[in-house]
Amino acid sequence: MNITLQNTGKRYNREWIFRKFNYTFLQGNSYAITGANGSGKSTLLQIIAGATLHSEGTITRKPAAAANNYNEETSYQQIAIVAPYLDVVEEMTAIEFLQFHQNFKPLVATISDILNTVGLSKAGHKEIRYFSSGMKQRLKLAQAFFSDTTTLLLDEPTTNLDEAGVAIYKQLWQQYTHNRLVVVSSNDPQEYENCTAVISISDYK
Ligand SMILES: Nc1ncnc2c1ncn2[C@@H]1O[C@H](COP(=O)(O)OP(=O)(O)OP(=O)(O)O)[C@@H](O)[C@H]1O
Repeated sequence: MNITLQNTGKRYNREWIFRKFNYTFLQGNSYAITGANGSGKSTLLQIIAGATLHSEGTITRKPAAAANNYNEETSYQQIAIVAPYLDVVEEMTAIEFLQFHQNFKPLVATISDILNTVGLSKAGHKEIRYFSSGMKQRLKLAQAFFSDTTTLLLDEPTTNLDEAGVAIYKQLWQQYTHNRLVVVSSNDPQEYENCTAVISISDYK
């Protein structure tokens, strides 16, 4: 999917978070959105995802290749997102959670392979409420990277990860970002070291 923002701005109450954001995000490329704490990176990512409404300007999402059955409503099925504010279902086990997720977005590997890849094979039958914060983050990454979507949005993707978790993140990036649109909101260079473009939100104030 290609996503274009034209003169897009976001205001909370009287405060403009950013304005006149003009950019086209193209499938097959990866982009980092950087900026100080509170500068609006997460807000911009949520607007790109369609989870938050913008206050001015436009945003359009179009398939990268001609698609017969495309419409704006189904475009959300083409977006997978990882973000600290998006919660997993605590009452489910990891396996149940991935099975549940699969009803909305197909996964590109078996659940057992997915859990194995992110180092959670022994925790498949454990309820997520008993997961550590790093285990939860690994599950969130798994759910997004393994979703069969054209678009992958990552907000602070290595939050709570240990060294091995960061290595898994980099491996997922190598294997599962090919020909997708990837947008990372981050202040940590190792989270976006492979991005083809770096956008500073402070340029749109
Ligand atoms: N729902 C909301 N209502 C009012 N203000 C909000 C809301 N969400 C975010 N903000 C404000 O918008 C600004 C940008 O927040 P945002 O979370 O997008 O920043 P960020 O760059 O992702 O920060 P960080 O690096 O700390 O994660 C902040 O000033 C924040 O207080």
